[in-house]
Amino acid sequence: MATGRILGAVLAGGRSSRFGSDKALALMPDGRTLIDHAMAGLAPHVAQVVICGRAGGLPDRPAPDMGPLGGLNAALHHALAHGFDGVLTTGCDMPLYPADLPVALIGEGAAILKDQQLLGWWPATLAPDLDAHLAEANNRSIHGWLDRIGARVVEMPGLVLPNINRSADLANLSS
Ligand SMILES: Nc1nc2c(ncn2[C@@H]2O[C@H](COP(=O)(O)OP(=O)(O)OP(=O)(O)O)[C@@H](O)[C@H]2O)c(=O)[nH]1
Repeated sequence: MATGRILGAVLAGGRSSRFGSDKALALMPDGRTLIDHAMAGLAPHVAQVVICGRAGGLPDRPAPDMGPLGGLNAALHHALAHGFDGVLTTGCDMPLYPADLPVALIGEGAAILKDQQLLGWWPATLAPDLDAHLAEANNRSIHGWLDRIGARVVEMPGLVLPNINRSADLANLSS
């Protein structure tokens, strides 16, 4: 699938409560922010990178504070409205994006990397399904959404990816 028809989305809302401050702006050992790393990881694989769920980016849909699915829904609607086939997602707390992941994920239906549900591929046509899912009470869980759409799970054995939830996770990267 051509890069020109793929949107990249960095899910970047939430409370960073375990980290203790806005983790998107936390500095990596090279002096760049986590969110800069997340954007740079997606950029070679997509035509445009959007940020979902923070000031200056796309507002979550249908409302803020619904968790990462609100950010994904904003990205899916942007994709649908602007002629993208689908969306590759990552989190602002995931500084590494595997270069061979898009080829493994992109296909007919949605797909995620095993144990990393925010590293996914989501066809734009899923937007109405996610609207419906989020309109149902207590349906913010990603597992429920993955079950609903029958997402494929891709395995990349031996791949270990940092996920920054606490300040110690960042400190471990430098050591
Ligand atoms: N757009 C959007 N992204 C979110 C939202 N909640 C979490 N995220 C993103 O999803 C990823 C995983 O978030 P978590 O670490 O589970 O949650 P968090 O609220 O950021 O952090 P904690 O408060 O420590 O749980 C991160 O990249 C977050 O920025 C949300 O409501 N909207």
